Amino acid sequence: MSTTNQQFGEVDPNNAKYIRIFDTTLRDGEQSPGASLNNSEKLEIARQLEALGVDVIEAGFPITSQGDFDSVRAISQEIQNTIVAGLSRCVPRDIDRAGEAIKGGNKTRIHVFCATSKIHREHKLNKAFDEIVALSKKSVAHAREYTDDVEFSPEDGSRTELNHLVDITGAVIEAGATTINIPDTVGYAMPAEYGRIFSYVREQLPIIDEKGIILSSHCHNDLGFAVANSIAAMQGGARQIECTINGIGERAGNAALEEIIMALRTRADFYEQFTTGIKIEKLYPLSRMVSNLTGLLVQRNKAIVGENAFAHESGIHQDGMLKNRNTYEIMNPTDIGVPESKLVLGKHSGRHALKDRIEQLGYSIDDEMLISVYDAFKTLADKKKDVYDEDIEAIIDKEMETERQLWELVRFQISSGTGVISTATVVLRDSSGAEKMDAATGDGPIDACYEAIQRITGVNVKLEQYQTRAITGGKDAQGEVAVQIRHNDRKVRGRAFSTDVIEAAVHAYLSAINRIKTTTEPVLAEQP
Ligand SMILES: CC(=O)SCCNC(=O)CCNC(=O)[C@H](O)C(C)(C)COP(=O)(O)OP(=O)(O)OC[C@H]1O[C@@H](n2cnc3c(N)ncnc32)[C@H](O)[C@@H]1OP(=O)(O)O
Ligand SMILES: CC(C)C(=O)C(=O)O
Ligand SMILES: [Mg+2]
Repeated sequence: MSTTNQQFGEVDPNNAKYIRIFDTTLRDGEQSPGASLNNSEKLEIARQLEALGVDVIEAGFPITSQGDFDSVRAISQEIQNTIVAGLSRCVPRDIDRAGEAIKGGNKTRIHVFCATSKIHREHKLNKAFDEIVALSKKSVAHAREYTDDVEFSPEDGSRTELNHLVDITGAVIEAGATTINIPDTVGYAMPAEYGRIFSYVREQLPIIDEKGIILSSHCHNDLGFAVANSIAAMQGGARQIECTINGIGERAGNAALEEIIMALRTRADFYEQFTTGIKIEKLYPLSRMVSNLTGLLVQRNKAIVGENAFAHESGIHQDGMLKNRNTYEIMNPTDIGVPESKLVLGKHSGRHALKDRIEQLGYSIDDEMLISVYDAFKTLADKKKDVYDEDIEAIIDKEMETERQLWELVRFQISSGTGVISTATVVLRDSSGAEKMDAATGDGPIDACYEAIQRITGVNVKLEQYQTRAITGGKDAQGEVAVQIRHNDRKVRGRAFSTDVIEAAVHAYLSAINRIKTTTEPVLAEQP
């Protein structure tokens, strides 16, 4: 049956160019040191893999432990539309455990493997090639007693003599294998070389195409070629790709599913013939889930799903992004479920990005002020790794106030306590140097001060937000007060620090009032 996948057009597993995605996050991925998952975590990942649209979920290696057996069993019972596979050595008990684990599942597979390279034959298995062929045939036939869908992998296939690879492939097909996976177990192959293995085996064994046998790749990333090798395998004739979410797996990991998919999609002009059933908008959420559940952090600069994959700090790039995002982004982050691209402000940023952020924060400043804010921003960015929005607001506040401080606090006095009405007397100096004093009562000392300030300045505002926090510890802790006031239809913020929280509150309020009263006022946009 063919269905439509918005991202990839026609999804038709019978199409000769359809690439089956075999996800081994729960088996090879879980072999990453420190990545153990419990049964319910595996089941949840399996559900999400099915929703993602993978064709095969390798759910585990049932002989490994009772836990692995149980999770392969639970996944094969629950997952209905995706093939669930269990791994097995060429050992009768392994095959039986795998067979028992998948019993009763809707679509199931046993994946049998046996190493074939000279080094594995001689030093690990201590068996001659002929013995390995015989054992593999017997094991495939044994696995067929449990399911018609049996995959065979000549482990370390990419380092196996080509004639041996052809011989064992032919032999296990005869024994009943329906998928042949040729793994680059130790990430040794180069792309052209690996692709050639597939085309060679196919040329030598017409039975592959005659019987509709699927060739599969399984690449490790020891030299950083896992994704490139997987794509080379497709070009050589592979129609199943084994991979993992976030590229987790033994040592340097497996080919990263999200990278393969996005390479095929982004370069559809180059790889236009290949299709998959993956729903790419689920890639990022699943990447986060796998990282959280395995505890394996995704490196920041990892392709597609790393924190920096859609983040830009350099001024020239940020400028390009603001003018046209295609200048520096070849994919749209929202397509894969990443909320948005980020323009991160830091010491490499330029004026365009800073101005854009300032406007997003709701300010409109002229070019002259942008120059001084930019200078202050660069000085700060040289000292500080991350420059936050609050830092930028503080810089702008400072610039505004040094330029146009209309009202300055001279002194204030409050009288407050339990059961008494709070009163405040405030003295302010205006820009001509004249001092003005007034007094007011209020609902607490701060409210009384604010009332007195309104009377002196003649500005009527509504206090919408008042936040206070300690920014240092101890008896003499610095307190920060941030206020947001409304004046007619405008919202304005003010912020101040002091060891006296009432003084900080008065300064913050005054700073907001000063911003309203300035002629070229910094106006804050409506907040949602
Ligand atoms: C490339 C891959 O990713 S292969 C999968 C790797 N994954 C794992 O190993 C994880 C799960 N493994 C385990 O829990 C254990 O290793 C088990 C249960 C499979 C086996 O445990 P043990 O019986 O104690 O054996 P141990 O792991 O120490 O050694 C492996 C044995 O399997 C043999 N072996 C390895 N691969 C195969 C194979 N494909 N077919 C048959 N025998 C094999 C080895 O030669 C060795 O046999 P020996 O004891 O006669 O020397
Ligand atoms: C079990 C096999 C396919 C494997 O993981 C490998 O060879 O890397
Ligand atoms: Mg592997």
